[in-house]
Amino acid sequence: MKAFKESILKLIIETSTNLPPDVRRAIAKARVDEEVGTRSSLALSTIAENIYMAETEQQPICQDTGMPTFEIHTPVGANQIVMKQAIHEAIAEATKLGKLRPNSVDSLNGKNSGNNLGPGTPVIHFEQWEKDEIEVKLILKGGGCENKNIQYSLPTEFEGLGKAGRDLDGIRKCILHAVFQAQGQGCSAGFIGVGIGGDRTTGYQLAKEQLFRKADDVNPIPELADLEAYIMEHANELGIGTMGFGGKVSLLGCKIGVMNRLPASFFVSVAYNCWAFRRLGAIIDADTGEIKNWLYKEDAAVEQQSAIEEAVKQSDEGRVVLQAPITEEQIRSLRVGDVVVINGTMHTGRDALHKYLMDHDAPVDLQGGVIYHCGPVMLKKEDGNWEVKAAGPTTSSREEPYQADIIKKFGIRAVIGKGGMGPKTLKGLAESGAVYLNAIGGAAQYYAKCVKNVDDVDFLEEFGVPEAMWHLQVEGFVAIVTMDSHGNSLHADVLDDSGKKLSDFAGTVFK
Ligand SMILES: O=C(O)C[C@H](O)C(=O)O
Ligand code: SF4
Repeated sequence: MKAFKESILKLIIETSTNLPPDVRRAIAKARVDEEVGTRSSLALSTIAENIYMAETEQQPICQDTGMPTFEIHTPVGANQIVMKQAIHEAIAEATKLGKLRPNSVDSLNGKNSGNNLGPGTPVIHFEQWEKDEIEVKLILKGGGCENKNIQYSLPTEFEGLGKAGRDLDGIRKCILHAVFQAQGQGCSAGFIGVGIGGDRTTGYQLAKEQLFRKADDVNPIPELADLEAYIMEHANELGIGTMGFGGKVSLLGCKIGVMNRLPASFFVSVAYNCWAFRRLGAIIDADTGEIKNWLYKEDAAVEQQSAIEEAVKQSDEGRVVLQAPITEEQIRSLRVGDVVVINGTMHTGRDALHKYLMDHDAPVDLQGGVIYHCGPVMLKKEDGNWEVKAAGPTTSSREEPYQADIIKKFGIRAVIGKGGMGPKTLKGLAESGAVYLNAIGGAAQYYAKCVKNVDDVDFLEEFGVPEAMWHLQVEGFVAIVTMDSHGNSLHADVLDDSGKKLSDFAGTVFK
């Protein structure tokens, strides 16, 4: 088993940087189905380019490398203690190499362990089997999509959809609602795993296990195969689109599993995974610890090169260039739907910083400035300077309680993130003369390339790498105005429209 740690390290790096063929196929199909020239198709092109960049440069597809979750089958009698130790070492090393972001945070004091190890991290499930080889499957599921998981208890009643009973049709309503409530915040278009039955814990476990199925397999249970097909067809009529920009593709895969339940309980648990569906596996020799073959890679990958060509072809025409610091006049001239290109300084800031800024001064002047909701992957170079390894946006809605006040207090003109913000921020944008820009979630390589220099960092010790305030020089950072300073919000519109469409599915389908 000498090579086991190296094999796990390879698996982690490959999972973080190279999407499997079935996922790529689903994204390639979405690009064909989505209307050319729309915001969603622009987002999909960026996503395809990002996938290509991550693979060729062996860097994380998304800056949130998620909760590493291992599902392992071992021969009877294999030493699981030794395996666990090797997995921990491989996780720490992958973090040091910048292939994983330090993602393990003490829930009481907010301290980041710095190496992805700590109580509860990583997640490792062992199971014995009769074979004499080891099977290791790994999923890296990010926090933004994890926040969009949802569990229903039947019977229930949904606004628009009506009553959902303890039957297949009730389950159908839960799943449609799960896609609706996620909107673009889990970096749609997404993949969902559904667990029917179990208790609150095993239901979610079953839902997550479904994510280990191939995106294009067929459910062996005929009723569930029908339900999966129905959901794939109709969830895509909700019009949520990529990143919640509105469009034809909202869901890339739906996998449903079932288990027994207690007479009193009927849970439908839904695990939502973003398009950056990082899931791989390997068969490992139990004597040597070497990888014998990869799982999920049996068929050829889809060529992503065309995305690059298309992105190069896209001209800058119609794009508004913003040089930070930005004036109020420039901001007031922007409208929802405008594509902007940002140059100059931007400051990262997310949960810890927003809370801090409410009752403290900022360490730098933020007048006319740009705040980027982002927790990057950073590596310190030998010369002491920092290098950005991955830097896509994080879900902005978490900052809703603070954002309007922070904009006003510091004179911020632009907030960049993903998934949109709520009515309080929309009002704040109008009052203060600021704008919300939606970057493409998960496009961490694409945006890392826009960073030309890391000027400085604040709160690194206190908040850890993802939550620190990084001061970045950027060039050519493309984002879309989705909330302007005139009271318009694309997110509110898409929520409204998709809510109306959801009501169209109230009638019984599965008797
Ligand atoms: O923590 C992050 O960087 C992002 C998170 O995965 C998100 O989707 O908001
Ligand atoms: S930022 Fe988006 S793509 Fe990345 S982990 Fe979060 S939900 Fe997934």
